[in-house]
Amino acid sequence: MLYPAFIKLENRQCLVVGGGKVAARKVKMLLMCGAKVRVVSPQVVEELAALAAVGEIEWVRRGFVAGDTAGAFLVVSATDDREVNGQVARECAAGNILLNVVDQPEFCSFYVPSVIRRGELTVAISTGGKSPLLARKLREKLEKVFPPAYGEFLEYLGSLRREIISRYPAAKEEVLDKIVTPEVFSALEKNDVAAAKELVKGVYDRYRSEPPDGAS
Ligand SMILES: C[C@@]1(CC(=O)O)c2cc3[nH]c(cc4nc(cc5[nH]c(cc(n2)[C@H]1CCC(=O)O)[C@@](C)(CC(=O)O)[C@@H]5CCC(=O)O)C(CC(=O)O)=C4CCC(=O)O)c(CCC(=O)O)c3CC(=O)O
Ligand SMILES: NC(=O)C1=CN([C@@H]2O[C@H](COP(=O)(O)OP(=O)(O)OC[C@H]3O[C@@H](n4cnc5c(N)ncnc54)[C@H](O)[C@@H]3O)[C@@H](O)[C@H]2O)C=CC1
Repeated sequence: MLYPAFIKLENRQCLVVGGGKVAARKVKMLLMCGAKVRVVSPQVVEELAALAAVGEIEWVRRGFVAGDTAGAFLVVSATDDREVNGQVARECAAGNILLNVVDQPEFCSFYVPSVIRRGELTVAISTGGKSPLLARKLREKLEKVFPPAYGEFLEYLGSLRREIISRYPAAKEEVLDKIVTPEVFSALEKNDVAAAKELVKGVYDRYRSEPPDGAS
């Protein structure tokens, strides 16, 4: 069974071997996460060339050579060459470096999931490599269940949570449990962030005006 984890890549050195369309997809996700990206590939697609031209990524314009994984926290091998993938895999295994090989799951120490982002809310789907297409189709379905309103709502709930924890340390779980009601979810599903916040505020205001004994 795969261990699900959300990895912090801010300012971490990441290496992508290969520069085709699959490499480009992985590079964009790494950049979104704040990673420093180096691409080693004799050729790259237009999108990656443009990112290299403006200094968003470093492009080393040649094939992979021994030692290229040195200093990398995480590596993606996205070439169409099994020899190269094997060489990258051996280096990463020896150096304990996290590795994703896009067409050889047996070499991967992690898989990239299909992802929905709504601000800090992340919904990630994996099929354990059985069907990436099913992962994508499920994402497309779930995008309707999680409209953009979730991003702003989560910001609001996050700051309210900090307030509740400091004001009602003895009853924080009880209060937190009460404030997200089924009506809040209905409002969010209609992408109505104002209504969702109003509902939460209403429940919290009622609690503040009549806290049960021993709540604070
Ligand atoms: C193991 C894994 C390794 C990894 O890449 O991490 C892997 C492996 C392989 N993918 C293949 C094919 C396709 N992959 C996609 C799409 C995605 N693939 C992604 C992840 C993963 N793909 C990991 C497992 C994830 C899991 O656990 O489910 C997603 C979720 C994330 C991302 O890549 O960013 C992204 C969807 C993003 C989105 O839109 O939400 C599509 C559809 C499309 O392109 O739209 C197809 C064609 C249809 C099909 O084959 O199903 C092939 C055969 C290659 C060939 O035969 O040529 C292999 C190799 C093999 O299976 O042996
Ligand atoms: N995991 C996934 O989500 C998916 C994986 N795939 C698989 O991913 C692989 C890559 O797909 P594409 O990007 O479409 O292929 P592509 O052929 O467009 O790209 C391959 C890249 O590897 C580079 N390359 C070749 N030899 C190299 C070397 N020695 N060192 C460094 N770079 C080298 C090439 O210059 C090229 O940029 C394919 O094998 C494909 O079957 C395909 C679809 C989805």
